[in-house]
Amino acid sequence: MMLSIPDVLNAEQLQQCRAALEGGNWQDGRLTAGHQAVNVKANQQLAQDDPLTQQLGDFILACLAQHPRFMAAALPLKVVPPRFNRYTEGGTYGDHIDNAVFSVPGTPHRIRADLSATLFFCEPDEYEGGELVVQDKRIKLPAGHLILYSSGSLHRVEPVTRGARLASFFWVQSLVRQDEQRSVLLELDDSIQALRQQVPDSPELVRLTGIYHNLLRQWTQT
Ligand SMILES: O=C(O)CCC(=O)C(=O)O
Ligand SMILES: [Fe+2]
Repeated sequence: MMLSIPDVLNAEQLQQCRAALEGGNWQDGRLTAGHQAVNVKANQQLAQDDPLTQQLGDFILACLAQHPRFMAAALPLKVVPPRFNRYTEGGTYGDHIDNAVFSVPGTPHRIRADLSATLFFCEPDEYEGGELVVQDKRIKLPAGHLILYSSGSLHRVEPVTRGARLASFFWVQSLVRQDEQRSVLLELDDSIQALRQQVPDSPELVRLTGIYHNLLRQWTQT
């Protein structure tokens, strides 16, 4: 699954997040890299226990919970508290596959990464390079947009050779672990929503919506 989710943040929300992030206490991203990633990671991040990480992370989670397209596509069960990174002056993150399981600091909770997400804070023309390359697809979205992709995918961030790329990144444990099943549910949901516009009184809508929920019931893992 790879999906672009537009307008997670509006212009005013973006402006507020960016202003806060620009004054952030940026640290070497290698501090949180594992044995493998430490060799390919050259970016900056906010510490996970930085109050700004927690404040902006909570804000982003609240925006996501209000976003019907994100909810329909990701079917989130748990979301790792969002983190923040910055790439400047050749900053990059070479090919890697994300960890399978993340601990939530200060809690006993562990979250399986089914989906990886990057929320872009900068417009594409504000920086050179910095594309997220996921299995040969090159992704550089407008500010406020989010890319959602399977956590099992090999990916990298190309070097940023001009300007700065600010982003939030996080992982989702989905109610539906299998990508193919989640994709079927999203297609069915899209089709039901379209029918609801065209024939709002059709009794078939009741049946199709029931089928959606019955498939979700079969495929949900909690
Ligand atoms: O900056 C990004 O878009 C992705 C970062 C990433 O791949 C990671 O932190 O694992
Ligand atoms: Fe990654």
